[in-house]
Amino acid sequence: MNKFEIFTNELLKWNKTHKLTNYNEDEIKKQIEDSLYPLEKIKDSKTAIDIGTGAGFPGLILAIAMPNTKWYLVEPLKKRYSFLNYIKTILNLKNVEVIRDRVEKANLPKVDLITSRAVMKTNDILKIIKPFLKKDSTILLYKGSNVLDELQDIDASIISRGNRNYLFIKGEKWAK
Ligand SMILES: C[S@@+](CC[C@H](N)C(=O)[O-])C[C@H]1O[C@@H](n2cnc3c(N)ncnc32)[C@H](O)[C@@H]1O
Repeated sequence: MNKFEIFTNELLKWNKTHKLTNYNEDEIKKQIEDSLYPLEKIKDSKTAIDIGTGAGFPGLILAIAMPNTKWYLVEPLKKRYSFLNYIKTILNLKNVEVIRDRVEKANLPKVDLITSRAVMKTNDILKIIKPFLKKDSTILLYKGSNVLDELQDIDASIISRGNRNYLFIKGEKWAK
């Protein structure tokens, strides 16, 4: 079994007792594909933060695929935090640190890459992450079909795939 298969089996197991997500096996596969789709564009980042990792998407999945990148996965909810730490341990993911906090309170370094899916509106994220941005950081937000409503005054490049829009924003304008 590869690491993604082990992750899938564990999430299905935890779902039975802890209801982390409603995803069945096929849906988990789709979330993994969604998480990994922008990989080619971000794979050279040395350090990364994922905000609101939940049951692992996209941060834990990207961390498995990017073993040379140090990932900080920020998730305040206890059950989700415990699951992420459990997967880190059983898959021996030495590049992962799981932080149980809200991102605005977390003690985090400046990083090359910040990712997030289904946590906050684009503007709110951009305000909160200022302390963790360098001028050349990349922000990658996984957005739905109405992404354009959130983009007034924000320069972004977008890769679309069905209803998914992968939004890339440069740190330059938003870094402190
Ligand atoms: C809708 S879930 C999305 C989870 C995952 N990113 C996904 O797409 O499946 C939102 C997650 O963000 C977390 N969250 C909400 N506010 C947050 C904050 N201020 N900082 C960090 N995480 C936050 C919640 O605990 C929750 O797990």
